[in-house]
Amino acid sequence: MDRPTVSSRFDAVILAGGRARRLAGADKPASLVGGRRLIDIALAAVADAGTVVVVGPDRDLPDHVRQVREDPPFAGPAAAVAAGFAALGDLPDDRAVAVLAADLPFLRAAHIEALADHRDQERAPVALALDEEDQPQYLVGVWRAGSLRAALTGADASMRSLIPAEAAALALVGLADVDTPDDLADARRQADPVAAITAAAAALDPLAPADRAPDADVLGAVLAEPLRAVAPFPAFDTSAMDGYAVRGPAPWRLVGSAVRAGHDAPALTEPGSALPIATGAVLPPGAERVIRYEEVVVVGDNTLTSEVVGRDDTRRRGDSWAAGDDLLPAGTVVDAAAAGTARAAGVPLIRVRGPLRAVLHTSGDEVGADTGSGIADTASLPVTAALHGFGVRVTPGPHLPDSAAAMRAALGPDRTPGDVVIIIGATGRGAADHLRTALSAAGGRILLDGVPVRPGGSLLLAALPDGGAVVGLGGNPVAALTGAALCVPPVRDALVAAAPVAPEHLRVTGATALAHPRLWRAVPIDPDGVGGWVGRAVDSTAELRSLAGSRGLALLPPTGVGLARRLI
Ligand SMILES: Nc1nc2c(c(=O)[nH]1)N[C@H]1C(S)=C(S)[C@@H](COP(=O)(O)OP(=O)(O)OC[C@H]3O[C@@H](n4cnc5c(N)ncnc54)[C@H](O)[C@@H]3O)O[C@H]1N2
Ligand code: MOO
Repeated sequence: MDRPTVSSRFDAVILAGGRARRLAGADKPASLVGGRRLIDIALAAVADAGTVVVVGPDRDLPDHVRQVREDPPFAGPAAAVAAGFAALGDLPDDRAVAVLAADLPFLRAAHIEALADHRDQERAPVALALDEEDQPQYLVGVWRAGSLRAALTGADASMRSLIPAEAAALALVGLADVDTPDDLADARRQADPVAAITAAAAALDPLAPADRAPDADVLGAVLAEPLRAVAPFPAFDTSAMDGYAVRGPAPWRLVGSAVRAGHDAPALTEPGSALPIATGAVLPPGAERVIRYEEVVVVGDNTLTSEVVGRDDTRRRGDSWAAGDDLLPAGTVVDAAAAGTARAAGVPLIRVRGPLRAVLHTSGDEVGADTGSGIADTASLPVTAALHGFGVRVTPGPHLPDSAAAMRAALGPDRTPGDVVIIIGATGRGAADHLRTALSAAGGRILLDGVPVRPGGSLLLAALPDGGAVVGLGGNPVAALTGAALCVPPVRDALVAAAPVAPEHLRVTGATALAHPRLWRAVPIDPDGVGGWVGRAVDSTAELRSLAGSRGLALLPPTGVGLARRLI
């Protein structure tokens, strides 16, 4: 059962059996963060351990993990550590033992390595992690086995009573634990900000459906009902190739000139007769099939034969679909292919939501001002371009000076018509930022206020009482673009009731050097030529130079370990 311990540097005890009182008794180690159970995150962090013991109720865990339970259950963490340590067997005093709780959503193997190194350097009985408030985490540590054995003798139920005075401590960034429902929600937001935005956007009411012609104006909308064929496709038997329409077995005699697409065809009345036919032409009455040129031999002036048996290059009426067939499900994005399908199926009007109409405002007294303290508006252009890429129709709204009245007007009932109001700037809580007060005056409901992303985390999503949505974007141009790329697709999908699509992940070279230790970082990306991507550093979020010519925008996970998420 155990994996070889020869090369491993340490063994591990993971506590996974507490009562989780502050989580209303939920099975905390089984809680999902970023799609993984907390227990699996802990196990991944000790993937290099020799023996791994999990103390807690029996769970579905990999075979190499030994599962034990303290006796009696819930006797306290020290008893649980004792039970786990006993299950490791008779360890030499100098063996290292990691002791961890299964409630650390951002714990990684590198943290355990760092603790083990630190304990070695300090020659300490144990090295514990320090949290952001510089408090030692008793359940994130690497022990010397002999010291843990000694500490467990005569300890009471608390972990604290185990800790020797000479314990070493090491600050580990971003190692928050999960105790409360708020902690869990925070961790989930941090684990996947796009999922957090998607969850917030789910509170928006979908738009009312409308009937629209399947033309260019409707691209980017989403089917509110399945697309049902009015006409079969093809609508008539038609030639799929340039060749000959023939009747009866070979040889055939040519009896007329070519049948052209879009024109009526003369009938083939006699067996052994043929007509040249163009791709897309109606199969002549009396013709049985079409044979492409390549497979026909012309003998003399007007006699044909073919050595290919059974060839038929006719597309028969209704081969693709019959009238009344459902062709595409509700929730499908109306792209050019979907609109083309509607046209081919003779559907004059399709019932859709969207395309989403956004009203885009810039804000701030300095923006566009013709004075020494003014600054050019550089944010609205990249945001508009990104919105177009997301299939959103953009109407520029009036520029909003830093006044409460202007902000109220942008959100009030007489605002520029649109489904979503997007405001660049004023998401901060500065003296001139009136967005939150104006939202509250308009009866708006804030659904999301900030995500752990940089730049662009200063992001606000709200719902107005009449069903309109409001997106506030950080004013720095790179933040505005990133915020739009993060927030608008989920808002669009909620408002137009689009079918969910799997997230697009990327492998980005150099991510660890570019990444933030705790936050997700948005970076421009370029193809590396071998199927992956390279990230670019952003010099300043106040200007866009480092994005010029880049081929996309990706969100790197905290520390850069793991897949990046494509935003653009
Ligand atoms: N005390 C703090 N101050 C700020 C923080 C913070 O965390 N604590 N975050 C900074 C970051 S990062 C951003 S982004 C902004 C977000 O605040 P706002 O959304 O209120 O943005 P503004 O203050 O209106 O503008 C920020 C910056 O961007 C310039 N700007 C605004 N609009 C445009 C435009 N259309 N084109 C070009 N540049 C624009 C504006 O002049 C400001 O320099 O808050 C920071 N402060
Ligand atoms: O949202 Mo601010 O950059 O992080 O520019």
